[in-house]
Amino acid sequence: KKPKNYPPGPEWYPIIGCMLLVQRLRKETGYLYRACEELSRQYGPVVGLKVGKDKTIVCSGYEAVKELLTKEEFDGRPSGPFYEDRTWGSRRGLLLVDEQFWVEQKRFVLRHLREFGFGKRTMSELVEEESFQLLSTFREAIAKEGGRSAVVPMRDAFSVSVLNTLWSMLAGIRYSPEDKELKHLQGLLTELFANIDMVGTIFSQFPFLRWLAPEKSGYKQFIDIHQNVWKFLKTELDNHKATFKADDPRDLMDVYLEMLRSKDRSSSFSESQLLAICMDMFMAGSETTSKSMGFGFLYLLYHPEVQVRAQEELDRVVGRNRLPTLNDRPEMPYMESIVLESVRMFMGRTFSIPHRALRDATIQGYNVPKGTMLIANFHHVLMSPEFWDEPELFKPERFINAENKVVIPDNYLPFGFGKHRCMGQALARSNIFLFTATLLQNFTFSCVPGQDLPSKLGVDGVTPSPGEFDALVTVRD
Ligand code: HEM
Repeated sequence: KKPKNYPPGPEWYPIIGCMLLVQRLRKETGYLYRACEELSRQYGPVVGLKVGKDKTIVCSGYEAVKELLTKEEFDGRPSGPFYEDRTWGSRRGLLLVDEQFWVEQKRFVLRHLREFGFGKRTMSELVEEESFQLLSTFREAIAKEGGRSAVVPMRDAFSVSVLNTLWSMLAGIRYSPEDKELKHLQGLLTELFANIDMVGTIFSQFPFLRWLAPEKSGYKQFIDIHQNVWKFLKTELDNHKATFKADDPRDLMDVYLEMLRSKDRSSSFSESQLLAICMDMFMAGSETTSKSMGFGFLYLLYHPEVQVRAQEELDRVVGRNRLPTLNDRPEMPYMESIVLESVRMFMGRTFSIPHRALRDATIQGYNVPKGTMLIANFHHVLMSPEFWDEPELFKPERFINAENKVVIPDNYLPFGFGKHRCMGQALARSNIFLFTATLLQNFTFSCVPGQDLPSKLGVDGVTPSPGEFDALVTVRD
C-alpha cells in the first residue's frame, strides 16, 4: 500500500511494486533516465515508485532536485546488500556512507588530499605530467602510421591518464598505457560499470535472489569483481606497509597508515576502510571523467567549428612553442566551456548517487517515509529546453557572456550540490581541461573517411558511455 501523501506515480503490485513498468519503459527508451523522464512527464517532477523492496522517489524538476540535494534529512545513503556486500558486510568507503562515519572520513580525505593532488601546485604537477603522456601516446599512434594522421579508438583513450592522476594521489603510482596490471584494473572497473545501475541491481531490490539465483541475478559476478579490485588494492597496501616511514608520507595511503597507528583515532578508521576509500575514488573518479571526455570528443567530431574556435583561443593564449598549463585557464573561457559542455552531455544522461531519507520528511509537499531512496534525474536540469537553448547541440558558447567570461547557470548541477557534492570536481575539471586543450593544440579530430559519424545515443550502465567510436586524428598544420 502506498504511504499517505506519497508522490504520485504508477500503480504498485505485491512484491514487485512497479518494476515491470520501469523495465518496459527502460527497454523501449534505451536508458533508465529516459524511463524516469517518461514517468515524470506523466506524473510531475516528483515521482513515487516502489521497485521490489525499495521505495524510491525520482526527482526531475530543478526545485525538487535542489531540495533533495540540500535537505539534511536526505543526507543518508541507501543500505541493503548491494551497498554492504561490496565492502564485506558493512558500508564503507566514501560514496555510499552517511552520518558521522561519512563526515569523519570525508573530512580526513579532503584535508590530506590537498597535499597530494587537490592542492593547486600538486594538481598542476599531476595533470600536466599526464597530459604530456597522453600527447605522446597520440603522437606514437600517428608515428606508427608513418604519416600525419591515424585512426584512434576514442572511447577509452583517456582512461589511463585519468587513472594515473587518481592512483598517484592515493598510492604514488603511475602506469604506462601498456601496463598489464593497469589493463587488469581498467577491465575490472569497466565490467563493473557495465553490470550495475546507479539505483542498484535486481538483487538489491529483491535480496532473496542472491541465494536463489546468484549467477542469474548478477550477484556472484558483482562479488567476484569487487573481490578482484580488493585484491589489487590489498597488494599495494602491503607494499606500502613494507616500505612505510613514519613522518615521511608519500601519498594518501601513507597518511592513512599513520592515522591507523595513532592511539586516539576514531573507530571509523580501519585498514578495510582505507581500501574502500581507494576503491570508491576509482569508481567515482575514473569512469566519470573519461566518459565525459569520450562524449566531449564524440561531439567535437560533429562540430569542427568548435575545434576551430578552441584552436584559435589556444594559439592566441598559449601559442605552439609550449604546452598549455592549468595557469592558462583564466585566459581560456572557451576551453573551460568545452569542459562544462562535455560534462553536461555525460551527466545529462544519468542520475545522482542515491540518497536516503534519514527520518520521515517531505519533498515539494509530499511525504517521504524514513528509509526511502531518493534519486535526482539530471536529464531535466541539464538537457531540458526549459533551461537550455537547443539542448542536444554541443554549444560551449552558451556558458560565455558578453564580457567573454564563463557564467555557470544555477541549474548546472552535474557534480551535485549540498554536503554530498562531488569531492573530485576540481580534479575532474582540471583533467578534462588540460587533456582536451593539449590534444586540440596539436591535433584536429574528424570522422574517419568512409565511416558514419558515431551515434550520440550512447550506452546505459551505472554511468552512460558514448559507445565505441574511432576518430581520424591529424597533426595540425
Ligand atoms: C566528470 C567527472 C565527475 C562527475 C560528473 C562527478 C559527479 C558526482 C556526483 C553527481 C556526485 C554525487 C552527489 C550527490 O550524491 O549528491 C559525486 C560524488 C562524489 N564524487 Fe564525483 N564526479 C566526478 C569526478 C570525480 C572524481 C575525479 C573524484 C575523485 C577524485 C570524485 C569523487 C567523488 C566522491 C568521493 C563522491 C561522494 C561524495 C559524498 O558522498 O560526500 N568524483 N560526484
